[in-house]
Amino acid sequence: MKWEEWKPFYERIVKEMGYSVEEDEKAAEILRAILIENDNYIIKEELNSVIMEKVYVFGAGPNLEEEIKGREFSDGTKIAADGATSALLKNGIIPDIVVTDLDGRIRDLLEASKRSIMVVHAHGDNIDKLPLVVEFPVVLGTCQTKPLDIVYNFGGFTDGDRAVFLAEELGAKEIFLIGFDFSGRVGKWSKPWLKDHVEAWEVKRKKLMFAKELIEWLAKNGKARIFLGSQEL
Ligand SMILES: Nc1ncnc2c1ncn2[C@@H]1O[C@H](COP(=O)(O)OP(=O)(O)OP(=O)(O)O)[C@@H](O)[C@H]1O
Ligand SMILES: Nc1nc2c(c(=O)[nH]1)N=C(CO)CN2
Ligand SMILES: [Mg+2]
Repeated sequence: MKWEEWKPFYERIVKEMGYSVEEDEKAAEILRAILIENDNYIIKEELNSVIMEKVYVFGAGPNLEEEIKGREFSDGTKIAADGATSALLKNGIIPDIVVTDLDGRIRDLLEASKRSIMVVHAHGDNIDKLPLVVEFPVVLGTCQTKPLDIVYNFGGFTDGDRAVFLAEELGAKEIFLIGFDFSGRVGKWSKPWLKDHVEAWEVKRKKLMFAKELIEWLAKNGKARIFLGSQEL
């Protein structure tokens, strides 16, 4: 997705969520500087070989564990959205790619990063966490403001829908959403401090509404076919 196409969505998100554009821009610059200094970044083209025609995107909904139990997903590329990484590792599934803004369980992100490509998102509220990327061997940087040379913006807001926009950008033909649930409950994998699935708190409810809207928009306007459970969106 081009920046001009993403900009109106971003402007609505900033207004609704009360984010600072300046802080989001500053975060992108800081991530860029860390990646260049540490030289552990990749460019978008290096991800092309990882994306198969079929892509599974794993979200941190309460249905995640049920939906992955006993399955391997070896016929497609596996992309974990942040907190979902923990459930995948626990069930012996290694994601090919992890999309994160670094607020999942850090120990699991570090464990995954030994074998997964880490797509790390910079925003105004995770600037203090960005130095962690030096611990990841292979990183693709993303932001939600105007993209920089090595810090990309493929569109999307939350880790889950950004993973779907990434798959679309890289040419996936079919994208299957696993552990996505827009009924208002948050899966326990979503945050390190959650012990069980819970009712979404106000900020999370708004984030999940944007995630749903953006995925539905992409299903209509993108090239890939997108499936939620047995339903094609
Ligand atoms: N019911 C759900 N509860 C939590 N996440 C869900 C749910 N359904 C889908 N998801 C997707 O799973 C992704 C991974 O969840 P996680 O909470 O770790 O990510 P996040 O986007 O970093 O959230 P936050 O911004 O609150 O930190 C979410 O970004 C969201 O797109
Ligand atoms: N400024 C800011 N931007 C974000 C945030 C956030 O908490 N603050 N959370 C996101 C993941 O859902 C994506 N973008
Ligand atoms: Mg996150």
